[in-house]
Amino acid sequence: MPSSPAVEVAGLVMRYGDKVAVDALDLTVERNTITAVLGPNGAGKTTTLETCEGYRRPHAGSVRVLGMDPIRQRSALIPRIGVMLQGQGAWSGARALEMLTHIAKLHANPLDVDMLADRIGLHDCGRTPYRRLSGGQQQRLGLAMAVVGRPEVVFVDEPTAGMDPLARRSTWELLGELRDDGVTVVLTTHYMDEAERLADRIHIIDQGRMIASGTPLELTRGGTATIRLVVTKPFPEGAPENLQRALGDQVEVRPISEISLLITGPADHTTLATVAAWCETQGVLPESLNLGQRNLEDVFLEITGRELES
Ligand SMILES: Nc1ncnc2c1ncn2[C@@H]1O[C@H](COP(=O)(O)OP(=O)(O)OP(=O)(O)O)[C@@H](O)[C@H]1O
Repeated sequence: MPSSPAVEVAGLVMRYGDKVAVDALDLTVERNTITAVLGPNGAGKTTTLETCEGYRRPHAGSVRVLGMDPIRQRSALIPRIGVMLQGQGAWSGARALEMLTHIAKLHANPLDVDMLADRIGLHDCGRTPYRRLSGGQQQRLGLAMAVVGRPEVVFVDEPTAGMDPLARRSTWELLGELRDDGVTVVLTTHYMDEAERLADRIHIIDQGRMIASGTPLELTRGGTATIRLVVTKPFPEGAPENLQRALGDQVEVRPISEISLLITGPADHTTLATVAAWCETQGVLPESLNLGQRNLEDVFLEITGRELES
């Protein structure tokens, strides 16, 4: 069978009344990848995913999943995709493992339920009714239900929201194994570390628009160092401009808030000494001073002038 991309979104426009939630979005997901759609709250991630899943009809543009129209060819597509919705509901009295077993039986070639429950940390709550599961446990059950049928493409909306660090890591491992097994994973997240560590490709969206796409390395390349400075009280007026003058053109100083600055450029001894001396002259005390390579947060800040909150 000719291999169309797993997902092709072209010129997608979605509105809620007058509000444009998705604004001429283009997005291609190659098969056998983990693709993260990263963006702040309200960026249009869920709306885009729900359109791919066939829950919403595009107001303009087109969406194809495995080469098919998710609405017109729904019955052919449904057995081939898995979906984990945000805040997924379920029959509140059903026990976690009963539900997973039930879903598994609907599929021709399901994953082993015990293995999956173990992998995703559901065994300790397998007999617990859905309504009594914690948020993180409901999340894990939702993910297990989405993947148990061995879908070719799985859409997961905020897969690790509300999970503890251990469950998060094992979810990442599970998603990585699914990809290695030939599954295409499309996930939304507003956790940068999740996108950076897990995804083969990242699409950053903001206000319904695609603002950057690439592998984690492509997006963060150009690797100038950054210094994030947070001080204990607001800077005096004009202080960031003073620092910019003191540091010169090689370095860019960008105020982020009244107590924090991002300094981009060579983080050498001279820069650090200048920053320390400047803090003293401004009468502000550093609360934290972090040195690092450019990360996805910096990419977002550079393009939008705003921080990507998580
Ligand atoms: N049912 C709805 N009715 C009206 N506006 C909506 C509806 N659903 C979403 N919106 C608006 O559309 C925009 C995009 O929302 P969407 O849920 O797709 O974003 P998101 O990136 O998934 O955000 P989050 O990370 O908070 O889930 C937001 O401004 C949101 O307020």
